[in-house]
Amino acid sequence: MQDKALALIGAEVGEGASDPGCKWGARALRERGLAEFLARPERPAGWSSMVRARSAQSAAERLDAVAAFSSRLAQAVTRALRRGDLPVVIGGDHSCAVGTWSAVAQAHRPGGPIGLIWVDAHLDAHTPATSHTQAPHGMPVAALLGHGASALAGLYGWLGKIRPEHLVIVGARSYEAGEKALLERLGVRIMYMPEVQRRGFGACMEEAMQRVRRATSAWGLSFDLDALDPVDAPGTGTPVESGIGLQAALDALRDCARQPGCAALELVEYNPAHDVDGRTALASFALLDAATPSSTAPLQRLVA
Ligand SMILES: NC(=[NH2+])NCCC[C@H](N)C(=O)O
Ligand SMILES: [Mn+2]
Repeated sequence: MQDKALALIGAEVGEGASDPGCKWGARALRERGLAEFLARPERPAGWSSMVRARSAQSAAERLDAVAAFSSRLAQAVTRALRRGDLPVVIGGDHSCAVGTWSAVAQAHRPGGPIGLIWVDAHLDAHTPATSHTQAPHGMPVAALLGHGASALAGLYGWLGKIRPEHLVIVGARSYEAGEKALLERLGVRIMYMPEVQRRGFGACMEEAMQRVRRATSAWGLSFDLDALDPVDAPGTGTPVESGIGLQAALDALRDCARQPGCAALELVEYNPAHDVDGRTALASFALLDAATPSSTAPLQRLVA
C-alpha cells in the first residue's frame, strides 16, 4: 500500500482563544523541523500552506476574523485533499477545526457523512448564547454540528458538517453547563475523563474509531494538546489537571492514519510561549509520528 503524502497545513490563528499565543504554534513546530522529522523516502511530508488569520480585538471582530480564516483554511485543506494527500492541520487555536472539518465534509459529501474523534479537555460546544468568554475556540463543535454562529456553522452554505451520532469526544474534564446540555440533547457520545481513567485511553479510542467509521464515508481526528496531562504538555493556553498521559496517547494513536477511511488529522492549541523545555513541541512531534506511520517498517528502513 502506498501511503499518502503528508500535507502539513499551518493554521495561524489565535484570535479564537483568550490567550492568542497559539497563533505561533505551527510556525514554532515548523522551525523545529517537524516536516523533516516526519518525512520518509517513500512517504513525503511537507508544509503545503500556512494560513494566517487577521488580527482582531473585540469579540465581534474575533468571530469575524475566525470566520474569514475558516474559509481560507478550508480552501487549503481542499487543495491537499484534491492532490490525494493526507491533510495534517497544525494549530493554532481549536477554532481552526471549523475550516478543517467543513472542507473534509464538503469533499466527502457525495459519498456520505464523515465521522470525527475529538480528543480534548474541553467540549468546545458553546454557542455565542451560552459562552461565558465569547472565545470562538470554545465553539467549533457546536458549529460543526450546525449550531450557534452562522458565520462558522454555515460554511459552504449547509449546516451539520458532522452529525451527532458520528462524533465522539474523548478526555473532557472542563466544561460549562450550556455546552454540555447541547451535546447531551443531541446525543453525542462523550467519554469524560473518569471513564478514560477507568477504561484506559486505548480502549476508549478503539470504541471511538468503531463509532466514527459506522455508516460514514470517512473520518478524522482532531487532537487538542490540552487533552494531555499538563505535566506532559504544559505549552497550551488552557491546561487542565489530570489529563491523558503522553505514553498512553502515543500507544493509542499508533497507526491511526492507516486505518481505513482516515481523511485528515489535526493537532491544535500548541502555545510556544507556555512551553517548558520544549516538552509540548516534543509531544507534538511524537504524536504525529505515531499517528502517521509509513508502510515501511523501521527495520526495513535501516537496511534499505
Ligand atoms: N479549545 C480550547 N482550548 N477551548 C477552551 C474553551 C474554554 C471555555 N470552555 C471557553 O469556552 O472559553
Ligand atoms: Mn479544544
